[in-house]
Amino acid sequence: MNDHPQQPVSYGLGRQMQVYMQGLQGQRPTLPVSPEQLEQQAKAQMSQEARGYLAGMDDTMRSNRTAFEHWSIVPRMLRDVSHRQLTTALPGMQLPVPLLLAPIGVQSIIHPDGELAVARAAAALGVPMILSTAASCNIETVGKALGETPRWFQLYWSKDLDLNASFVQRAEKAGYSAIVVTLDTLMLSWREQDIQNAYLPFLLGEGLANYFTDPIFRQSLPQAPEDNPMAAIRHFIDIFLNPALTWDQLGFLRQHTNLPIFLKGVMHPDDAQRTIDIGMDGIVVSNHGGRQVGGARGALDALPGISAAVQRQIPVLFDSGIRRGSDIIKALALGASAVLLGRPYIWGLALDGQQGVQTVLENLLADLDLTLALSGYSSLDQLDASALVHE
Ligand SMILES: Cc1cc2nc3c(=O)[nH]c(=O)nc-3n(C[C@H](O)[C@H](O)[C@H](O)COP(=O)(O)O)c2cc1C
Ligand SMILES: O=C(O)C(=O)c1ccccc1
Repeated sequence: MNDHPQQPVSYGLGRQMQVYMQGLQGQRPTLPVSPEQLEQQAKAQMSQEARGYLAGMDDTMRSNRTAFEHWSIVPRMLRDVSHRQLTTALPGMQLPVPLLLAPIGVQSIIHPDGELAVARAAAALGVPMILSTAASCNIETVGKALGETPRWFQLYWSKDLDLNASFVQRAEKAGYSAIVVTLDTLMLSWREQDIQNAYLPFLLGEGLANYFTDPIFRQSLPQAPEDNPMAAIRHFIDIFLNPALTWDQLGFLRQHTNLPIFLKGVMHPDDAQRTIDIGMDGIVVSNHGGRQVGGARGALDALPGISAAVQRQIPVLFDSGIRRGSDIIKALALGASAVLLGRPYIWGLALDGQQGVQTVLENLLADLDLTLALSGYSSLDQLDASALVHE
Protein backbone atom coordinates (compact mmCIF):
# COMPACT_ATOMS: atom_id res chain seq x y z
CA MET A 1 0.00 0.00 0.00
CA ASN A 2 1.13 3.53 -0.62
CA ASP A 3 1.84 5.90 2.19
CA HIS A 4 1.13 9.49 1.39
CA PRO A 5 2.98 12.03 3.43
CA GLN A 6 1.30 14.97 1.71
CA GLN A 7 -1.66 16.59 3.33
CA PRO A 8 -3.99 18.73 1.28
CA VAL A 9 -2.82 22.31 1.12
CA SER A 10 -5.57 23.59 3.35
CA TYR A 11 -8.92 22.38 4.52
CA GLY A 12 -11.74 24.31 6.10
CA LEU A 13 -10.81 27.58 7.74
CA GLY A 14 -7.47 27.68 5.91
CA ARG A 15 -9.10 27.61 2.49
CA GLN A 16 -11.84 29.98 3.55
CA MET A 17 -9.39 32.63 4.86
CA GLN A 18 -7.12 32.19 1.83
CA VAL A 19 -10.00 33.17 -0.45
CA TYR A 20 -11.17 36.08 1.73
CA MET A 21 -7.61 37.43 2.02
CA GLN A 22 -7.23 37.29 -1.77
CA GLY A 23 -10.44 39.31 -1.90
CA LEU A 24 -8.59 42.13 -0.11
CA GLN A 25 -6.27 42.20 -3.12
CA GLY A 26 -9.26 42.47 -5.41
CA GLN A 27 -9.10 38.81 -6.50
CA ARG A 28 -12.14 36.59 -6.84
CA PRO A 29 -12.17 32.81 -7.33
CA THR A 30 -11.87 32.12 -11.04
CA LEU A 31 -14.19 29.09 -10.96
CA PRO A 32 -17.76 29.06 -9.68
CA VAL A 33 -17.83 27.80 -6.09
CA SER A 34 -21.34 26.34 -6.29
CA PRO A 35 -21.47 22.95 -8.03
CA GLU A 36 -24.60 23.96 -9.94
CA GLN A 37 -22.91 27.02 -11.43
CA LEU A 38 -19.73 25.04 -12.06
CA GLU A 39 -21.73 22.48 -14.03
CA GLN A 40 -23.52 25.14 -16.02
CA GLN A 41 -20.33 26.99 -16.93
CA ALA A 42 -18.44 23.81 -17.82
CA LYS A 43 -21.21 22.52 -20.06
CA ALA A 44 -21.51 25.88 -21.81
CA GLN A 45 -17.97 25.66 -23.10
CA MET A 46 -17.91 21.96 -24.08
CA SER A 47 -18.57 20.61 -27.54
CA GLN A 48 -22.06 19.20 -28.07
CA GLU A 49 -20.50 15.72 -28.29
CA ALA A 50 -18.60 16.00 -24.99
CA ARG A 51 -21.65 17.49 -23.26
CA GLY A 52 -23.78 14.62 -24.54
CA TYR A 53 -21.23 12.04 -23.42
CA LEU A 54 -21.12 13.48 -19.88
CA ALA A 55 -24.90 13.31 -19.57
CA GLY A 56 -26.97 10.50 -18.09
CA MET A 57 -30.63 9.59 -17.79
CA ASP A 58 -32.38 12.63 -16.32
CA ASP A 59 -34.75 10.58 -14.17
CA THR A 60 -32.04 8.46 -12.54
CA MET A 61 -29.81 11.48 -11.97
CA ARG A 62 -32.76 13.27 -10.38
CA SER A 63 -33.37 10.25 -8.12
CA ASN A 64 -29.73 10.40 -7.06
CA ARG A 65 -30.12 13.99 -5.89
CA THR A 66 -33.60 13.52 -4.40
CA ALA A 67 -32.25 10.70 -2.25
CA PHE A 68 -29.79 13.14 -0.66
CA GLU A 69 -32.48 15.77 -0.13
CA HIS A 70 -34.62 13.32 1.84
CA TRP A 71 -31.93 12.96 4.51
CA SER A 72 -31.07 15.90 6.77
CA ILE A 73 -28.13 16.41 9.11
CA VAL A 74 -29.09 17.16 12.73
CA PRO A 75 -26.24 19.36 14.02
CA ARG A 76 -25.02 18.81 17.60
CA MET A 77 -23.49 21.60 19.67
CA LEU A 78 -20.51 22.29 21.95
CA ARG A 79 -18.45 19.13 21.49
CA ASP A 80 -14.97 20.65 20.90
CA VAL A 81 -14.45 20.39 17.18
CA SER A 82 -11.25 22.44 17.12
CA HIS A 83 -9.22 19.54 15.68
CA ARG A 84 -10.66 17.49 12.86
CA GLN A 85 -9.43 14.26 11.41
CA LEU A 86 -10.38 13.35 7.85
CA THR A 87 -8.14 10.30 7.48
CA THR A 88 -9.99 7.14 6.61
CA ALA A 89 -8.92 3.60 7.40
CA LEU A 90 -9.77 0.82 4.98
CA PRO A 91 -8.52 -2.72 5.61
CA GLY A 92 -4.82 -2.68 4.75
CA MET A 93 -4.69 0.96 3.73
CA GLN A 94 -5.09 4.45 5.05
CA LEU A 95 -6.61 7.22 2.90
CA PRO A 96 -5.83 10.89 3.68
CA VAL A 97 -9.46 11.90 3.04
CA PRO A 98 -12.71 9.89 2.68
CA LEU A 99 -12.73 10.69 -1.01
CA LEU A 100 -11.33 9.13 -4.19
CA LEU A 101 -11.65 10.38 -7.75
CA ALA A 102 -14.16 8.12 -9.52
CA PRO A 103 -12.99 6.30 -12.65
CA ILE A 104 -14.12 8.39 -15.60
CA GLY A 105 -13.13 7.25 -19.08
CA VAL A 106 -11.93 9.18 -22.13
CA GLN A 107 -10.94 12.42 -20.41
CA SER A 108 -9.13 13.62 -23.55
CA ILE A 109 -12.51 14.69 -24.94
CA ILE A 110 -12.88 17.07 -21.98
CA HIS A 111 -9.36 18.55 -21.93
CA PRO A 112 -6.21 17.78 -23.97
CA ASP A 113 -4.27 16.90 -20.78
CA GLY A 114 -7.10 14.59 -19.61
CA GLU A 115 -6.10 12.02 -17.00
CA LEU A 116 -2.61 13.52 -16.67
CA ALA A 117 -4.02 16.85 -15.48
CA VAL A 118 -6.29 14.98 -13.07
CA ALA A 119 -3.40 12.88 -11.75
CA ARG A 120 -1.29 15.99 -11.15
CA ALA A 121 -4.13 17.66 -9.27
CA ALA A 122 -4.69 14.50 -7.22
CA ALA A 123 -0.96 14.34 -6.42
CA ALA A 124 -0.84 18.03 -5.41
CA LEU A 125 -3.54 17.36 -2.79
CA GLY A 126 -2.85 13.72 -1.92
CA VAL A 127 -6.35 12.69 -3.04
CA PRO A 128 -6.44 9.07 -4.32
CA MET A 129 -7.39 8.51 -7.97
CA ILE A 130 -9.12 5.58 -9.65
CA LEU A 131 -8.02 5.22 -13.27
CA SER A 132 -10.52 3.88 -15.83
CA THR A 133 -9.67 1.02 -18.19
CA ALA A 134 -10.95 3.30 -20.96
CA ALA A 135 -8.43 6.03 -20.21
CA SER A 136 -6.78 8.30 -22.75
CA CYS A 137 -3.47 8.00 -20.88
CA ASN A 138 -2.13 4.64 -19.78
CA ILE A 139 -1.69 2.92 -16.39
CA GLU A 140 2.07 3.49 -16.24
CA THR A 141 2.06 7.16 -17.28
CA VAL A 142 -0.71 8.08 -14.83
CA GLY A 143 1.05 6.06 -12.13
CA LYS A 144 4.23 8.12 -12.62
CA ALA A 145 2.34 11.41 -12.52
CA LEU A 146 0.78 10.37 -9.22
CA GLY A 147 4.15 9.79 -7.51
CA GLU A 148 3.38 8.54 -3.99
CA THR A 149 -0.34 9.35 -4.15
CA PRO A 150 -2.57 6.27 -3.79
CA ARG A 151 -4.18 4.98 -6.97
CA TRP A 152 -6.60 2.21 -7.82
CA PHE A 153 -7.35 0.68 -11.22
CA GLN A 154 -10.88 0.19 -12.55
CA LEU A 155 -11.31 -2.86 -14.76
CA TYR A 156 -13.85 -3.34 -17.53
CA TRP A 157 -13.98 -7.12 -17.76
CA SER A 158 -12.99 -7.95 -21.32
CA LYS A 159 -13.92 -11.09 -23.25
CA ASP A 160 -10.15 -11.72 -23.44
CA LEU A 161 -9.19 -13.18 -20.05
CA ASP A 162 -5.47 -12.82 -20.74
CA LEU A 163 -6.03 -9.11 -21.31
CA ASN A 164 -7.83 -8.81 -17.95
CA ALA A 165 -4.88 -10.54 -16.28
CA SER A 166 -2.44 -8.29 -18.10
CA PHE A 167 -4.25 -5.10 -17.02
CA VAL A 168 -4.31 -6.02 -13.33
CA GLN A 169 -0.68 -7.10 -13.41
CA ARG A 170 0.35 -3.85 -15.07
CA ALA A 171 -1.59 -1.94 -12.40
CA GLU A 172 0.03 -3.88 -9.58
CA LYS A 173 3.49 -3.27 -11.03
CA ALA A 174 2.79 0.46 -11.44
CA GLY A 175 1.96 0.86 -7.73
CA TYR A 176 -1.84 0.72 -7.84
CA SER A 177 -3.22 -0.57 -4.54
CA ALA A 178 -6.67 -1.95 -5.45
CA ILE A 179 -8.70 -3.18 -8.42
CA VAL A 180 -12.29 -2.00 -8.97
CA VAL A 181 -14.33 -4.25 -11.27
CA THR A 182 -17.32 -2.39 -12.71
CA LEU A 183 -20.39 -4.65 -12.82
CA ASP A 184 -23.06 -2.29 -14.13
CA THR A 185 -21.59 -1.67 -17.57
CA LEU A 186 -21.47 -5.05 -19.27
CA MET A 187 -22.77 -3.14 -22.26
CA LEU A 188 -23.31 0.55 -22.91
CA SER A 189 -26.83 1.74 -22.19
CA TRP A 190 -29.26 3.46 -24.56
CA ARG A 191 -27.74 6.93 -24.41
CA GLU A 192 -30.11 9.31 -26.10
CA GLN A 193 -27.73 12.22 -26.59
CA ASP A 194 -24.84 10.10 -27.87
CA ILE A 195 -27.19 8.37 -30.27
CA GLN A 196 -28.63 11.71 -31.42
CA ASN A 197 -25.07 12.95 -31.99
CA ALA A 198 -24.08 9.58 -33.51
CA TYR A 199 -20.99 9.88 -31.30
CA LEU A 200 -18.89 7.19 -29.62
CA PRO A 201 -15.40 8.44 -28.70
CA PHE A 202 -13.75 5.01 -29.00
CA LEU A 203 -14.50 4.86 -32.71
CA LEU A 204 -12.24 7.90 -33.04
CA GLY A 205 -9.51 6.10 -31.10
CA GLU A 206 -10.11 8.12 -27.89
CA GLY A 207 -9.80 6.34 -24.53
CA LEU A 208 -7.84 3.34 -25.79
CA ALA A 209 -4.36 4.04 -24.36
CA ASN A 210 -4.38 1.03 -22.04
CA TYR A 211 -5.38 -1.32 -24.85
CA PHE A 212 -3.04 0.03 -27.50
CA THR A 213 -0.03 -0.26 -25.16
CA ASP A 214 -0.90 -3.72 -23.88
CA PRO A 215 1.28 -6.65 -25.04
CA ILE A 216 -1.65 -9.11 -25.01
CA PHE A 217 -3.91 -6.74 -26.96
CA ARG A 218 -1.16 -6.02 -29.47
CA GLN A 219 -0.39 -9.73 -29.90
CA SER A 220 -3.93 -10.41 -31.05
CA LEU A 221 -3.70 -7.89 -33.91
CA PRO A 222 -2.22 -8.68 -37.33
CA GLN A 223 -0.76 -5.16 -37.47
CA ALA A 224 0.27 -2.71 -34.74
CA PRO A 225 -2.42 -0.14 -33.74
CA GLU A 226 -0.09 2.62 -35.02
CA ASP A 227 -0.08 1.05 -38.48
CA ASN A 228 -3.74 0.10 -38.69
CA PRO A 229 -5.76 1.97 -36.08
CA MET A 230 -9.16 1.07 -37.57
CA ALA A 231 -8.46 -2.66 -37.23
CA ALA A 232 -7.28 -2.12 -33.63
CA ILE A 233 -10.42 -0.13 -32.82
CA ARG A 234 -12.57 -2.87 -34.36
CA HIS A 235 -10.85 -5.49 -32.20
CA PHE A 236 -11.38 -3.30 -29.12
CA ILE A 237 -15.12 -3.03 -29.91
CA ASP A 238 -15.29 -6.84 -30.22
CA ILE A 239 -13.68 -7.61 -26.88
CA PHE A 240 -13.89 -4.68 -24.45
CA LEU A 241 -17.14 -5.60 -22.67
CA ASN A 242 -18.49 -9.02 -21.81
CA PRO A 243 -22.25 -9.23 -21.17
CA ALA A 244 -21.88 -12.96 -20.38
CA LEU A 245 -19.98 -12.25 -17.14
CA THR A 246 -21.33 -14.03 -14.03
CA TRP A 247 -20.35 -14.11 -10.35
CA ASP A 248 -18.47 -17.40 -10.53
CA GLN A 249 -15.98 -15.99 -13.06
CA LEU A 250 -14.70 -13.18 -10.83
CA GLY A 251 -12.44 -15.56 -8.89
CA PHE A 252 -10.22 -15.67 -11.98
CA LEU A 253 -8.74 -12.30 -10.98
CA ARG A 254 -7.47 -13.71 -7.70
CA GLN A 255 -5.06 -15.96 -9.56
CA HIS A 256 -3.51 -12.92 -11.23
CA THR A 257 -3.28 -10.26 -8.55
CA ASN A 258 -2.69 -9.93 -4.83
CA LEU A 259 -4.47 -6.60 -4.71
CA PRO A 260 -7.81 -6.14 -2.94
CA ILE A 261 -10.75 -6.34 -5.36
CA PHE A 262 -13.78 -4.01 -5.10
CA LEU A 263 -16.99 -4.54 -7.10
CA LYS A 264 -18.57 -1.31 -8.39
CA GLY A 265 -22.23 -0.89 -9.25
CA VAL A 266 -23.85 -2.84 -6.42
CA MET A 267 -27.43 -1.66 -5.78
CA HIS A 268 -29.05 -4.67 -4.02
CA PRO A 269 -28.25 -6.13 -0.57
CA ASP A 270 -28.20 -9.64 -2.05
CA ASP A 271 -25.49 -8.62 -4.53
CA ALA A 272 -23.52 -7.15 -1.61
CA GLN A 273 -23.90 -10.45 0.24
CA ARG A 274 -22.79 -12.33 -2.88
CA THR A 275 -19.65 -10.15 -2.99
CA ILE A 276 -18.80 -11.33 0.53
CA ASP A 277 -19.66 -14.95 -0.28
CA ILE A 278 -17.23 -15.09 -3.21
CA GLY A 279 -14.48 -13.57 -1.07
CA MET A 280 -14.15 -10.14 -2.70
CA ASP A 281 -12.81 -7.27 -0.62
CA GLY A 282 -15.27 -4.41 -0.96
CA ILE A 283 -18.08 -2.79 -2.92
CA VAL A 284 -18.97 0.55 -4.44
CA VAL A 285 -22.69 1.27 -4.13
CA SER A 286 -23.40 3.16 -7.36
CA ASN A 287 -25.78 3.48 -10.29
CA HIS A 288 -22.94 4.81 -12.45
CA GLY A 289 -24.10 8.39 -12.06
CA GLY A 290 -27.46 7.51 -13.63
CA ARG A 291 -25.81 6.57 -16.94
CA GLN A 292 -26.78 2.94 -17.27
CA VAL A 293 -30.33 2.18 -16.15
CA GLY A 294 -33.01 4.79 -16.77
CA GLY A 295 -35.65 4.77 -14.04
CA ALA A 296 -33.20 3.26 -11.56
CA ARG A 297 -33.32 3.87 -7.85
CA GLY A 298 -31.31 6.72 -6.37
CA ALA A 299 -28.01 5.26 -5.22
CA LEU A 300 -28.19 6.75 -1.72
CA ASP A 301 -31.60 5.09 -1.24
CA ALA A 302 -29.87 1.73 -1.71
CA LEU A 303 -27.11 2.45 0.82
CA PRO A 304 -28.82 1.84 4.21
CA GLY A 305 -30.10 -1.62 3.21
CA ILE A 306 -26.73 -2.60 1.81
CA SER A 307 -24.87 -1.34 4.91
CA ALA A 308 -27.25 -3.39 7.07
CA ALA A 309 -26.57 -6.52 4.99
CA VAL A 310 -22.79 -6.04 4.97
CA GLN A 311 -22.46 -5.35 8.72
CA ARG A 312 -18.99 -3.87 8.14
CA GLN A 313 -17.57 -7.26 7.05
CA ILE A 314 -16.10 -5.46 4.01
CA PRO A 315 -15.78 -1.75 3.23
CA VAL A 316 -18.69 -0.11 1.44
CA LEU A 317 -17.84 2.85 -0.79
CA PHE A 318 -20.42 5.07 -2.43
CA ASP A 319 -20.91 7.27 -5.50
CA SER A 320 -23.59 8.84 -7.71
CA GLY A 321 -24.61 12.37 -6.82
CA ILE A 322 -21.85 13.54 -4.46
CA ARG A 323 -21.67 17.31 -4.95
CA ARG A 324 -21.03 18.96 -1.54
CA GLY A 325 -19.48 18.25 1.86
CA SER A 326 -22.91 17.54 3.34
CA ASP A 327 -23.44 14.78 0.74
CA ILE A 328 -20.25 13.08 1.89
CA ILE A 329 -21.36 13.31 5.53
CA LYS A 330 -24.72 11.74 4.66
CA ALA A 331 -23.13 8.84 2.76
CA LEU A 332 -20.65 8.16 5.58
CA ALA A 333 -23.42 8.36 8.21
CA LEU A 334 -25.38 5.75 6.23
CA GLY A 335 -22.49 3.30 6.30
CA ALA A 336 -20.03 4.23 3.56
CA SER A 337 -16.34 4.27 4.48
CA ALA A 338 -15.48 6.70 1.69
CA VAL A 339 -17.06 8.21 -1.43
CA LEU A 340 -16.07 8.60 -5.07
CA LEU A 341 -16.29 12.04 -6.61
CA GLY A 342 -17.50 11.89 -10.23
CA ARG A 343 -18.64 14.67 -12.55
CA PRO A 344 -17.63 17.70 -10.38
CA TYR A 345 -13.91 17.14 -10.97
CA ILE A 346 -14.58 16.74 -14.69
CA TRP A 347 -16.31 20.15 -14.71
CA GLY A 348 -13.18 21.60 -13.09
CA LEU A 349 -11.04 19.85 -15.72
CA ALA A 350 -13.16 21.25 -18.53
CA LEU A 351 -12.86 24.82 -17.26
CA ASP A 352 -9.24 24.99 -16.14
CA GLY A 353 -7.33 21.71 -16.55
CA GLN A 354 -5.19 20.61 -13.57
CA GLN A 355 -5.84 23.86 -11.69
CA GLY A 356 -9.59 23.45 -12.19
CA VAL A 357 -9.56 19.95 -10.71
CA GLN A 358 -7.43 21.16 -7.82
CA THR A 359 -9.80 24.04 -7.04
CA VAL A 360 -12.85 21.78 -7.10
CA LEU A 361 -11.15 19.40 -4.67
CA GLU A 362 -9.93 22.16 -2.35
CA ASN A 363 -13.41 23.66 -2.18
CA LEU A 364 -15.09 20.31 -1.57
CA LEU A 365 -12.64 19.30 1.18
CA ALA A 366 -12.97 22.70 2.88
CA ASP A 367 -16.76 22.38 2.74
CA LEU A 368 -16.57 18.85 4.16
CA ASP A 369 -14.25 19.86 7.00
CA LEU A 370 -16.37 22.87 8.05
CA THR A 371 -19.71 21.08 7.70
CA LEU A 372 -18.42 18.13 9.71
CA ALA A 373 -17.24 20.43 12.52
CA LEU A 374 -20.41 22.54 12.54
CA SER A 375 -22.48 19.35 12.70
CA GLY A 376 -20.62 18.47 15.91
CA TYR A 377 -18.13 15.85 14.70
CA SER A 378 -14.35 15.92 14.74
CA SER A 379 -13.64 12.58 13.12
CA LEU A 380 -15.38 10.51 10.51
CA ASP A 381 -15.67 7.35 12.59
CA GLN A 382 -18.07 9.22 14.91
CA LEU A 383 -20.63 9.41 12.11
CA ASP A 384 -23.55 7.01 12.08
CA ALA A 385 -27.25 7.14 11.24
CA SER A 386 -27.94 9.08 14.46
CA ALA A 387 -26.39 12.11 12.71
CA LEU A 388 -29.35 12.21 10.29
CA VAL A 389 -33.12 12.21 10.06
CA HIS A 390 -35.11 11.02 7.06
CA GLU A 391 -37.92 13.36 6.12
C1 LIG B 1 -18.32 10.65 -18.56
C2 LIG B 1 -18.29 9.53 -17.56
C3 LIG B 1 -17.49 8.43 -17.81
C4 LIG B 1 -17.43 7.38 -16.90
N1 LIG B 1 -16.59 6.35 -17.12
C5 LIG B 1 -16.51 5.36 -16.22
C6 LIG B 1 -15.59 4.31 -16.40
O1 LIG B 1 -14.81 4.29 -17.33
N2 LIG B 1 -15.61 3.31 -15.47
C7 LIG B 1 -16.45 3.29 -14.40
O2 LIG B 1 -16.43 2.37 -13.60
N3 LIG B 1 -17.30 4.31 -14.19
C8 LIG B 1 -17.35 5.33 -15.07
N4 LIG B 1 -18.20 6.37 -14.82
C9 LIG B 1 -19.02 6.38 -13.61
C10 LIG B 1 -18.28 7.07 -12.43
O3 LIG B 1 -17.22 6.27 -11.98
C11 LIG B 1 -19.22 7.32 -11.25
O4 LIG B 1 -19.86 6.12 -10.89
C12 LIG B 1 -20.29 8.39 -11.55
O5 LIG B 1 -19.72 9.45 -12.27
C13 LIG B 1 -20.89 8.91 -10.26
O6 LIG B 1 -21.96 9.77 -10.51
P1 LIG B 1 -21.85 11.38 -10.41
O7 LIG B 1 -20.79 11.78 -11.36
O8 LIG B 1 -23.19 11.86 -10.84
O9 LIG B 1 -21.56 11.70 -8.98
C14 LIG B 1 -18.24 7.43 -15.73
C15 LIG B 1 -19.05 8.55 -15.47
C16 LIG B 1 -19.06 9.61 -16.37
C17 LIG B 1 -19.90 10.81 -16.04
O1 LIG C 1 -19.34 6.04 -20.29
C1 LIG C 1 -19.40 5.41 -19.24
O2 LIG C 1 -20.24 5.61 -18.35
C2 LIG C 1 -18.49 4.37 -19.02
O3 LIG C 1 -18.50 3.88 -17.95
C3 LIG C 1 -17.57 3.89 -20.01
C4 LIG C 1 -17.81 2.66 -20.58
C5 LIG C 1 -16.91 2.18 -21.51
C6 LIG C 1 -15.80 2.89 -21.81
C7 LIG C 1 -15.58 4.13 -21.22
C8 LIG C 1 -16.45 4.63 -20.30
